[in-house]
Amino acid sequence: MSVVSAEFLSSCSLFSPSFQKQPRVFRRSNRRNSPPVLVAEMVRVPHVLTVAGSDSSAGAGIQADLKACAARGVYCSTVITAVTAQNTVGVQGVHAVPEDFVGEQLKSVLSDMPVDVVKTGMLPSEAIVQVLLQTLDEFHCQALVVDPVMVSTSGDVLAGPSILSSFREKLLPKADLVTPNLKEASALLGCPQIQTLADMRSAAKLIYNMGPQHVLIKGGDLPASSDAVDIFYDGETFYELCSSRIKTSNTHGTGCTLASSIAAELAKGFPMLPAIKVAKRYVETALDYSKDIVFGNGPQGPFDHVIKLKNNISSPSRKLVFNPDDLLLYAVTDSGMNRKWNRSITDAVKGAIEGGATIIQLREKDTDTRDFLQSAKSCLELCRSHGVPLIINDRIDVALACDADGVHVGQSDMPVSVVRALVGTEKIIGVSCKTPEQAEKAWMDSADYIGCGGVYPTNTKANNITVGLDGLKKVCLNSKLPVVAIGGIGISNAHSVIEIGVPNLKGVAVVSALFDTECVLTEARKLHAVLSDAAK
Ligand SMILES: Cc1ncc(COP(=O)(O)OP(=O)(O)O)c(N)n1
Ligand SMILES: Cc1ncsc1CCOP(=O)(O)O
Ligand SMILES: [Mg+2]
Repeated sequence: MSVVSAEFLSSCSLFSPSFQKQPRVFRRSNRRNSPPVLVAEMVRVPHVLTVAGSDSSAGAGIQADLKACAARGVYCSTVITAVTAQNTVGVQGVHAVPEDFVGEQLKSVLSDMPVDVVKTGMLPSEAIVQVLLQTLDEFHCQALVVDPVMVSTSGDVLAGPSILSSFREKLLPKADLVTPNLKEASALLGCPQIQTLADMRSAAKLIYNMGPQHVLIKGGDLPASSDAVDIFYDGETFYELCSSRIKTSNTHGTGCTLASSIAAELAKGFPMLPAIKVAKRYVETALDYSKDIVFGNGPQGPFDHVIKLKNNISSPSRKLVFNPDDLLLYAVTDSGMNRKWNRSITDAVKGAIEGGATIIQLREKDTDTRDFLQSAKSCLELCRSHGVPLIINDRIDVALACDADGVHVGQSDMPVSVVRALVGTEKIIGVSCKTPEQAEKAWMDSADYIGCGGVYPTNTKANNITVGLDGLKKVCLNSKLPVVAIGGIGISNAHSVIEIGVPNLKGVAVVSALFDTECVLTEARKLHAVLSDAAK
């Protein structure tokens, strides 16, 4: 008997109008048979349950489904139907999970967690299909995506012909979508090879007649075609979904990934055709990003579902952990000053680094975005070669695009918690604070350092209220984060700033003292000497 309340199950409705758009209040009980109790206001996240085989090389199967759902922002639970030993060369072994234990996994998940969409992959035996069908009857899922996995990309058989009749007669009639490739469509239909778009249309119609609500025939293997064309059929209309063919052999797991990405979009509440279109675009983007990645010795490698693997190759010299001592001489650029002294941003940064700047911030308030990005990339190269972190002021987009080390935001810029969600855990986030309350919030929001000022009056930032040395000291004493002082600081007063003698005041940030001068390198060198002396 189901241990889930009807009320709980009805809250899983994929097509409910309020689905997933807002936090919901829902009821649940930890105890069997006890009445549901109101626990708290909680955010329901979309949830796909994948019922598939494990791929030890992690390019396909359960592992691909998990990565795809994570990349698409959807929770994914897993019921493992088989464990395979495979790599980029082929499938070396298959160990089917006993059907009773597949049933146990299904019940564990479905009796406890609200599942929006069930997606199936490798179903290695008729008995496992049978258990799945029984469970689906019992738990009434809202949408079922069937990827009729039969043969791996390497040509190895993952589910024999014995399951074909269960697929045709029992599973497909329950499916909202079935996603065969050309070989799988032929196998389902027991017909010869599908070779043309016209064949694909006929196949889609015949498979539709087996009972699924929608059919997507994937034409990736269609011979003599420069584009990849899939045929989608909803019982009324055929849609040709075209995209340019990506020249890559890293296609292992494409089918699993597409099916689980479609399931993910359905779980978010999108209708079928938009879900397929956005999932296809995601897969194409991931394939294109991964086309030159090398994994394994076999003919078909995996691809990068998270579209991130190469970031770490391009910047091996990046420091992983922020070092507060880097705040000692914090050089902040200014486009107006560079124009005045007729120097490029890169030349300005070069002078600052060679003079001893320990961290650089690009604060380009009136530079075109494209030029800013270009300069940021060349400054990053320079900074990396000297082991100096590069921070981008205000522009999270530019920081992400050039893979800078961090960003600096003020109280009226993007909130730190949002910045953290966008830039991830490794980037440095600095935030401007004038008060202990702001400093406390910066800490709570997971910033890495505080810029406190203006300490002294300055012409560089208009209408900026000064906090003085007292305000600076107050912020430092009430901050768990390291602090850098900013505003009107130069060679004449840097010593007095550091001398306030608070351990978490780590340095000074300067604009005009370095960049509104004839020789940036000379000024940086002098300031560095003063700071090193004061820090002793
Ligand atoms: C190190 C450092 N501290 C403070 C600031 C000022 O940032 P913000 O308050 O956002 O003002 P703008 O610089 O954006 O005008 C900073 N940039 N760097
Ligand atoms: C960006 C900023 N934030 C507070 S004061 C300031 C300007 C600092 O410039 P300068 O070092 O020329 O006084
Ligand atoms: Mg700002």
